Amino acid sequence: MSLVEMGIPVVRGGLPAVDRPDVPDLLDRFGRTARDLRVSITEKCSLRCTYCMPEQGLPPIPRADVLTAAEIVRLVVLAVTELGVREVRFTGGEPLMRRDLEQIVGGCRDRLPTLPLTMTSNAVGLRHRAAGLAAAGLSRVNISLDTIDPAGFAALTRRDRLPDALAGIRAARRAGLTPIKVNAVLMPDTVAGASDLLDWCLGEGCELRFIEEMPLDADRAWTRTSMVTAADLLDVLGTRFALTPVGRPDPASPAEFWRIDDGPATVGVIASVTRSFCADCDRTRLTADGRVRSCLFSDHEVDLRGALRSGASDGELARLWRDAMWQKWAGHGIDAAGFAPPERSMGAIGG
Ligand SMILES: Nc1nc2c(ncn2[C@@H]2O[C@H](COP(=O)(O)OP(=O)(O)OP(=O)(O)O)[C@@H](O)[C@H]2O)c(=O)[nH]1
Ligand SMILES: C[S@@+](CC[C@H](N)C(=O)[O-])C[C@H]1O[C@@H](n2cnc3c(N)ncnc32)[C@H](O)[C@@H]1O
Ligand code: SF4
Ligand code: SF4
Repeated sequence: MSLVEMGIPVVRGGLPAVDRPDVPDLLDRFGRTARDLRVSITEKCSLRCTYCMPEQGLPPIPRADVLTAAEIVRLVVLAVTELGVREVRFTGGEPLMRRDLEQIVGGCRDRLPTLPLTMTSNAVGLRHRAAGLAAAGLSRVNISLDTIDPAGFAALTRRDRLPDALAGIRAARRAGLTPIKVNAVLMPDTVAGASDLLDWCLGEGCELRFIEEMPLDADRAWTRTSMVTAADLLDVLGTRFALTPVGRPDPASPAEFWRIDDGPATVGVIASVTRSFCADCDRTRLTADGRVRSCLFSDHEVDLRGALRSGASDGELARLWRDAMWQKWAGHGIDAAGFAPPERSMGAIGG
């Protein structure tokens, strides 16, 4: 098995950053500024969604290579205070797989009292931790839920855990981790149940967003011709709901919205492939092993963990981070000739 198949990253060199303007923010060569930091805190997960993970899970990152809670807090504080980041999201893998998640959230909250601090999670196990996470300072959660059909859920995630996920969503609502956004990746086997999922989310007071599948699955099964598009979804939903387009409220937000029947409820679609939002991208990422990644699809990564553990100052870490973002690509290029997916899959990058 090659390194690529195992999901192990190969760090490649990038362009020199000599022409980068000397400003604090995270700029790139295409005029974008990153304000949204997504921190992957683990590669481990309680589910095995076919569009993301291999059946056996990702190869474990050696424990010593994973950023500690204190290191994550230091880098988050640096990003916000020195680099212009305005929102931080914990992701993975599954963030709930870390027992010290409350410590990570609390550490960030102590230092950054007004920062929007969010998490993207599959909600399995959230039932027991939602109140503690809210108390630690988490602002809200986005939950991945692709179907409310138990058999469909078990087939797609390779785990029979739908009741746990639904209990987690309800616990999050009780704990005030709201508004809760539900993310559903569009897949051929579940799209027929899209209206049932929308009904369920409307009843539970969750904001549903459907997402086009991107070629970031560890199994490399994605094809452009077999993926379910936003247009396919709207055909399915249109048989039960009257949908009126209301556009994209925030240009940096990936979701476009449709009003349902007479409103006020809406449904969102994140058409990452057929209506890419890369031109307005405001994301920067930190992987669980401490590398800055400027784009989901670019394998160029800059190792902050090594620098941090060698005693680098905040100023030196900030410079490395800015240099990394200066290398950011224009976009994912999925429809370009010669496109190749990145070496790490979504769960190993941090979605
Ligand atoms: N193309 C692209 N898609 C992304 C990126 N990050 C996340 N996504 C997709 O967007 C979906 C929603 O992401 P979330 O983690 O819920 O975050 P968000 O939509 O940015 O967050 P909100 O601020 O709550 O709207 C994910 O499930 C991914 O499929 C990215 O950098 N690029
Ligand atoms: C990688 S997961 C990590 C956080 C958490 N485990 C979860 O599922 O919410 C983050 C997001 O990436 C999305 N995702 C994973 N693989 C994807 C793919 N191939 N295309 C589009 N979105 C994907 C998931 O649906 C989820 O919303
Ligand atoms: S999408 Fe999230 S829950 Fe599903 S396998 Fe990937 S990391 Fe796990
Ligand atoms: S694919 Fe890259 S450039 Fe496009 S939105 Fe995602 S991270 Fe940003």
